[in-house]
Amino acid sequence: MGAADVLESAQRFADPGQAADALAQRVGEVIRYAVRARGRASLLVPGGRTPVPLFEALSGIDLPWESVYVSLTDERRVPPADPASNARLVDEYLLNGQAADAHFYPLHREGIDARADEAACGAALSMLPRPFDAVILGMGTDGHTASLFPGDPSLVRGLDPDTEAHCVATRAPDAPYDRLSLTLHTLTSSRWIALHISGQEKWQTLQSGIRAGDPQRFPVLAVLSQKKVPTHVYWSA
Ligand SMILES: O=C1O[C@H](COP(=O)(O)O)[C@@H](O)[C@H](O)[C@H]1O
Repeated sequence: MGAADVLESAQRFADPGQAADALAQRVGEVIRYAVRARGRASLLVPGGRTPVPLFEALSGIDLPWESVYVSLTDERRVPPADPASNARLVDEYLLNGQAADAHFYPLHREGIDARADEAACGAALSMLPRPFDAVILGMGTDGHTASLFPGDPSLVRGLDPDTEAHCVATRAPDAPYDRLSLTLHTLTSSRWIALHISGQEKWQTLQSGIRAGDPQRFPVLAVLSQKKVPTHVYWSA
């Protein structure tokens, strides 16, 4: 399946609440299956604003959360209490209600340099069952996914299919914060991937990316066009 086919088979919803509910139900099924089959499940989630209704929906689903190991696709290198922290977002909106029993492994450690933080990020991920059972990615209107940004010199490392690195320290030319991102190789060391986006502008970004065919300009394309693991697009107006 090529990137255009992935887009063609996207699930499209009238509003963000519907997309979040449908995706939450599907992730619930994936988690239930993984726990039944292997005793534990791993879930990677994005940051930003799009996943808030998804986290709220997921946290209300009755799942064997005590067997679920959660981490992030990427993080801003800010203190955990900072409003920009993706770990804080997960803490506020996902690890509540039924989901309070999940095990959460933040990626970023304060007070260390970028290379040491890459290693800390890899160590956090090593606590999760692999391959990851469910990876949910977001996307920016510039075509970045996780924190793999166009125009960032570290994108080459992030997209290198043969890299041994789990995480890469990144810095977007036009976006705030030093960041950590899982590499493409690590994101796709998974059984199931969803791309969760909303708004016409992001839909157009996806179409432009597919037309351009260049993952260096539209890093999300690297996920959509890889053949290791199927990607499911959940979009809402
Ligand atoms: O900075 C980030 O941006 C993207 C997209 O965020 P959104 O607010 O437009 O939903 C997100 O997927 C990524 O995890 C985050 O760190």
